[in-house]
Amino acid sequence: MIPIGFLEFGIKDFIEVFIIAMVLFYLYRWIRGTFAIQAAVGLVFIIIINAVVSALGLSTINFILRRILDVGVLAVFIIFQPEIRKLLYSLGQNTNLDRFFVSSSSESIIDEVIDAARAMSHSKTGALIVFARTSSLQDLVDVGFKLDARVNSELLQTIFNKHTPLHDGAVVIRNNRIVAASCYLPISQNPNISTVFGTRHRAAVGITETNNVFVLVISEETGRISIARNGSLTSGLTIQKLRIEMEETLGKQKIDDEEVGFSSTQAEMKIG
Ligand SMILES: Nc1ncnc2c1ncn2[C@@H]1O[C@H](COP(=O)(O)OP(=O)(O)OP(=O)(O)O)[C@@H](O)[C@H]1O
Repeated sequence: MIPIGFLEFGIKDFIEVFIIAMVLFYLYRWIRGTFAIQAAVGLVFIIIINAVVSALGLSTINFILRRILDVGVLAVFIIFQPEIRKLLYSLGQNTNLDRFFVSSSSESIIDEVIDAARAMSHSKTGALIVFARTSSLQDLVDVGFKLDARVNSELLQTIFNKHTPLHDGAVVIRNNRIVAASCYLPISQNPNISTVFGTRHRAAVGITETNNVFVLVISEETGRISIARNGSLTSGLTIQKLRIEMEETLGKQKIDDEEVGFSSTQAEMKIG
């Protein structure tokens, strides 16, 4: 024990301070750049004002602020609900338990999707394909157009053809089947996503922020291929790079290095 003034500071105190500091640091990193940071500053501000008011003996203001802080815990859960969901999702994901549950996507599904991506990238057909890994995405599927179809390049190209009724929104692939089209995804509020990306790309990032999914996006404007996962977007992928990413993420280990195909002229860039 090291005496600090009238306090005894031991190894247990040091460990506690260290853990709390780490939690606060990661919490700050977590909410940095989001709306939650302003809300957190607001809460800290009320706590400081309350301490000052209490020290000055201003009992009425102190009473009002205390009532506000009394509901603070509930308010924190309501205000930070998206961040808490994200945090729990990330904790669960970091355990890597999902590798025991992910059924490995068959080689043919990746081939079909790659084939469709190559064609849609060339023809500048906008597409948004969500691979539900351990997330069921049932709420999205329920409000989309339900299907139960084999993953097939021609079918994907037909769905996203802008002259067909189902082209708007996202296709969901779950358990190696196309389970829905025209699904609406939550839009990411991440301020780090460049303004060159519109709602299709923001929706791709949005769904990965709270779900264990892999998303493929083809830009209608540029034909650019992007992927989103874990709340970040990687844009300007070549077909070869897309295959590597899909094989790494969706289960298959063997990488075919002889793949030839569309090579994006855009440099690959990562956002988020
Ligand atoms: N929340 C959403 N969920 C699913 N699909 C969406 C969502 N928002 C937009 N989209 C799809 O994106 C299309 C509009 O894309 P927009 O041009 O705004 O985005 P973008 O990121 O610039 O994509 P692009 O490069 O293809 O133009 C819509 O027609 C719709 O198909």
